[in-house]
Amino acid sequence: MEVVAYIGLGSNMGEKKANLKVALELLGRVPGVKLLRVAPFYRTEPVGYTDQDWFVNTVAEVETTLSPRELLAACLEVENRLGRVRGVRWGPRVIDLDLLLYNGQVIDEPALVVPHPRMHERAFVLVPLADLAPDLVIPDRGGVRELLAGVDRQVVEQL
Ligand SMILES: Nc1ncnc2c1ncn2[C@@H]1O[C@H](COP(=O)(O)OP(=O)(O)OP(=O)(O)O)[C@@H](O)[C@H]1O
Ligand SMILES: Nc1nc2c(c(=O)[nH]1)N=C(CO)CN2
Repeated sequence: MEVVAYIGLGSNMGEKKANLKVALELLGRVPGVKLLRVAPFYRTEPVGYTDQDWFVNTVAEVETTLSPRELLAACLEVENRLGRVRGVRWGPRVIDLDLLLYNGQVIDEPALVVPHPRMHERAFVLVPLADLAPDLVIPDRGGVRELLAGVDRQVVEQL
């Protein structure tokens, strides 16, 4: 069965925009994943651990025949290919791919939580997601547009 999923991408090390472009290119080449649309890129203030460089973030809409776990594994594979090394939690990264939404499903497993547990409070996710799907409802959280209206002020500037 083909389903639509949303993947959040972020980079705050090196050539940030180029990192996102390479990650999107690799993601689109994964068998069973078709890139449908990509939101504009945004320059965003770091959230969580704030003593780090600003990020570039975007969101991709994909159609996939992969299961949620397979799609997450594909995201982690793309991170590895871009040379991501895990350090400080919420700290600097060459690339980060988060599985935000998978066909409106709710998944609560040790290694996979969908909708992504922090997406609804992150302007760097909600702003690009709203570009693609303003009317989308995040299961158990609410509509993208409404969530965005209530989110804390975080600087998110379109590039
Ligand atoms: N929806 C999801 N998307 C991506 N990773 C997830 C998801 N749910 C659970 N995980 C798990 O979380 C791990 C990713 O942690 P990671 O280091 O990328 O977190 P982070 O990006 O620092 O923080 P955050 O999760 O707040 O964005 C993955 O190894 C994966 O198993
Ligand atoms: N602006 C911004 N801040 C973050 C980001 C991110 O992608 N963008 N990712 C984090 C960990 O997932 C923590 N903080």
